[in-house]
Amino acid sequence: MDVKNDVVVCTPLEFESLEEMVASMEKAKAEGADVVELCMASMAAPYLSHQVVDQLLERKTLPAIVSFRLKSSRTLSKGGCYDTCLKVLKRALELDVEFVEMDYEVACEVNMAEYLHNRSNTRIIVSNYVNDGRPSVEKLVDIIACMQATGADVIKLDLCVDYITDLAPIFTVLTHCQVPLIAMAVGNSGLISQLLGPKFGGFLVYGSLGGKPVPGLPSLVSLRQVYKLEYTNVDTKVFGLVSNPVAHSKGPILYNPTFRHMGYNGIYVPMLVDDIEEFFETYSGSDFAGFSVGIPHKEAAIRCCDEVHPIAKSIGAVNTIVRRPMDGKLIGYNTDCEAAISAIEDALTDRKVSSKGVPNSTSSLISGRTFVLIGAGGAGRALAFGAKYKGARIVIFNRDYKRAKALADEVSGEALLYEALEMFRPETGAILANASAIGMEPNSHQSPVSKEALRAYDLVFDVVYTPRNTQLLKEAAEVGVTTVSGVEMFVRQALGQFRLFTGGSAPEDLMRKLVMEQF
Ligand SMILES: O=C1C[C@@](O)(C(=O)O)C[C@@H](O)[C@@H]1O
Repeated sequence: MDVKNDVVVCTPLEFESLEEMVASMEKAKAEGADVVELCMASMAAPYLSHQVVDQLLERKTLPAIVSFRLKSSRTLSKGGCYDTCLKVLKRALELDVEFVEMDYEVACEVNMAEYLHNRSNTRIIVSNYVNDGRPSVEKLVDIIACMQATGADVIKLDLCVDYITDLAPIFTVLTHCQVPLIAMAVGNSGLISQLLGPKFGGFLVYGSLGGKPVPGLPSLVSLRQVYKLEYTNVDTKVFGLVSNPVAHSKGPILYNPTFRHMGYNGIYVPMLVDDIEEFFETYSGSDFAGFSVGIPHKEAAIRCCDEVHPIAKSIGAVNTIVRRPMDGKLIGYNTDCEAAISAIEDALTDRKVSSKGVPNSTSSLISGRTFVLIGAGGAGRALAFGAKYKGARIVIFNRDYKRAKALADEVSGEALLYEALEMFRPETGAILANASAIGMEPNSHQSPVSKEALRAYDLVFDVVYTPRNTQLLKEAAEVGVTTVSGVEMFVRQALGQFRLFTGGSAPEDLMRKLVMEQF
């Protein structure tokens, strides 16, 4: 795990002027790029001259790829574009730049033998845009073979994927390809093509420059500071959060440094998943070792497991899935329930409130209280069953009343119409728990209930942890109600999850610190 691989991180620079290109090269270096791709087709027509290529390469501070993608030029006509492309690439070759990148169609038309003959150290990348949903392994192998026949030193596949499952053939091809291969999948579902690239043998990893996010590309800073791909190798176990949305999660900043701290060879990545069953059918290999399960998949994930822990089974939702090394079976757990309930109990204990009807010190401080729950999805189920087990009386509000009623029946509670939430006034000592996504970034100004209604509660808890201090919690604190943040639940569920993922202990102080630093 200490041995670093030689992963090369590249950032594509698309700017119109020479000045911007030069300034962004400096920025790329500062953010940790090893190589910059000078996307010449993005430059305005007046800059597409010999002189500008000369100046760019003279002033560069990192190894560079000079590329010219015919389709990217906004300023040149088709014919003019082709001629300019050849001129720019030839000049870059004469100047002995590290890499020249040309489209496959260009590589087929030019006299490649001449290009190859005239270069001294430059390596030639031939790239091809593949845009047909989910290409099969066979199709990709054929495309690569044709591209290789051009004499390319490096092959680059630019892919446009709709779903994370579309990436699976790319990983297979990366693993088996004999030529240096770059796979770049654009679009939000493409992210893991970069993050797992080095594990599967990709030649380059692309990252985006700060302030210029590109869908599907991790930022340079996250590659260097969070994922540290230089420590991944073929044996690295892949863990990830299966969720939609997924970008809000603090999982990557928590797990990746913790894996390294513990000397565990693992990487944790966001996995934007739409169809969870298809996801688990597709990523069924032993490399994919464990998963956090987020919204909206916690209930459906049960169906994907071969075995489910009894607590998760009774809750009817899992937030953790581990692939058992022995037989590859998927085992589901729920670490949300214990995390949320213990966070609420500890807050009540800290406040030294003796709740209504608490018989003695061994019983839970939740016992005997009314537990008002908003949301009847996966997280809501964990809270409902946890609170019920601790002896609370459960009242459930959910936009879809039928779901509220079904869950209420399972925990011998009561379901009320969502519209009644605002006017609902529980008896003294009640706990309000939001298990819906209301108030989550980017909708952080929203709250499920008004400040006025919050006065009726003794404690308010929110599963939403981005932002840490949700509108609901802010307003509860303003009217003097005790609050418990979803951050506390997030940390606790992750501690349980980390133990299940690694089979070892979880460094609580470090994990808390990593999460708290983010807020
Ligand atoms: O609900 C959550 C939060 C989470 O989805 C996240 O990282 O945001 C991770 C899940 O394990 C957990 O149950």
